[in-house]
Amino acid sequence: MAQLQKFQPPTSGDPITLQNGKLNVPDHPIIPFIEGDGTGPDIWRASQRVFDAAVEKAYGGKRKIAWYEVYAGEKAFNQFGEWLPADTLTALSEYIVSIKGPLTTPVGGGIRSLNVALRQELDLYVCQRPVRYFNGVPSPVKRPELIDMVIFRENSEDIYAGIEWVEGSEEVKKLIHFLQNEMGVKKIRFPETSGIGIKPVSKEGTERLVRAAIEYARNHGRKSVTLVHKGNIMKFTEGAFKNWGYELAEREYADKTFTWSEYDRIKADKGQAAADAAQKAAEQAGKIIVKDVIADAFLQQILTRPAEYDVIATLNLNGDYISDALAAQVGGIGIAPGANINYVTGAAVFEATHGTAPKYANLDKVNPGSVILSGVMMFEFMGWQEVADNITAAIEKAITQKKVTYDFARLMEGATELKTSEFADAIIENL
Ligand SMILES: NC(=O)C1=CN([C@@H]2O[C@H](COP(=O)(O)OP(=O)(O)OC[C@H]3O[C@@H](n4cnc5c(N)ncnc54)[C@H](OP(=O)(O)O)[C@@H]3O)[C@@H](O)[C@H]2O)C=CC1
Ligand SMILES: O=C(O)CCC(=O)C(=O)O
Ligand SMILES: [Mg+2]
Repeated sequence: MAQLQKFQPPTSGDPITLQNGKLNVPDHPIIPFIEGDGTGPDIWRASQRVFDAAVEKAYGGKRKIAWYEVYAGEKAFNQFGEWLPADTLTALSEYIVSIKGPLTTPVGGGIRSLNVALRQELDLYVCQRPVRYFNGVPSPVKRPELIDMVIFRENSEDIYAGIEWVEGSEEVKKLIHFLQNEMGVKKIRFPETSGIGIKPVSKEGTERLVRAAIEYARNHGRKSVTLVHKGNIMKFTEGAFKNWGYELAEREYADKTFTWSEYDRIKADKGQAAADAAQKAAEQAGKIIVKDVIADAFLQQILTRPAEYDVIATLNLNGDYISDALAAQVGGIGIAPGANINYVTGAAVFEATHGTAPKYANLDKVNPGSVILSGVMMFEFMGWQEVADNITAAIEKAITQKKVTYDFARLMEGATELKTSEFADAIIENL
């Protein structure tokens, strides 16, 4: 382990290691956590109590997590004068599995996203966000139970990488001059007053993301992987994402998938009936259907025909929007978990889909469900399935008992509104 400068790991507990591509999880694993900004501390306190109680309940003291606080965001800045200390990156990398609360990113200036920085620095190329319905949760749609999707959002590139230059700067003038004079670009509508952002999308980045999505679909009995893109407009980035995704499926999973690209070739060659028959045969053989949809149409179809979508593979910015939209459909961002994962190194940072919700900071008010369910994903990742199952069942029970936080209570008939900490108590009682 590298020597840390600012903070040290706990003296008890053992690191999780990776052996022959498999996680080796000791009985007392050291798990780093970042508390987070805004509502982060309220949520983390509640979540940690649930995690510890669930581990104790499942293993009666044989297993226990050695929590290791590492710092990022406002707490790091206040204590160490740095937003993201190098020690934090070292600890997250060396201890492999970690969990974090949300971190604030200012709009229009100031520091760049620490959340994105963590994903980039640790090369956590998949942002995996499952979206499912919990019985009894108030939802704005008629059939929320039809939604059962897992989003695989590319997490390291796209316009989200933050490569951009501010309007009026020497850099942006230089770039616009280059684009106009050396690249023949004539379409910058207001060149004197434009900021410019760059959208890198690579074949490697796309392939590793789509591979992870197909592997997930295969290992979890899922029926389809849908590539969501805006490839009609952004042909060489989002359009290429679609093409590379299909090519990868056909090259690496030829006998395990059937793609809509194959469908189109059969249709052109032998007609629609033959293409339909080929897809049906593939479905009956248990092959995964790899299809695609343009992002705007997707956003309306998840409202009108959600049952047609299963595993979703998409680019970084699309995935961000889709995550919040789908979360809202099953009752909101208060129960929307996620994970940032590198499936090659095993490194994983679990975190909620939502942000810091600053207006609720320190009120002990918001729903800790998203971080708790991110913990469920973490326990599954670690192979502590009993803990994951117990927590999920306890959350379901609390919701059925209508013991919920403000976000659900305001839409539920006859609910008891609980504080963040009280909702954790309700889950623990139901374990
Ligand atoms: N991964 C991360 O760390 C992320 C960080 N952020 C950052 O968070 C900050 C705030 O972003 P903002 O756009 O306001 O989005 P937020 O997700 O923080 O909040 C938006 C709204 O979502 C609802 N909400 C959020 N969290 C919860 C919760 N735990 N329980 C119940 N409802 C919740 C609230 O709705 P209502 O008002 O209806 O009660 C809230 O006002 C920004 O700096 C942003 O960059 C954003 C997303 C992810
Ligand atoms: O990094 C941020 O502040 C926002 C990130 C975000 O919205 C997300 O990853 O879903
Ligand atoms: Mg987001």
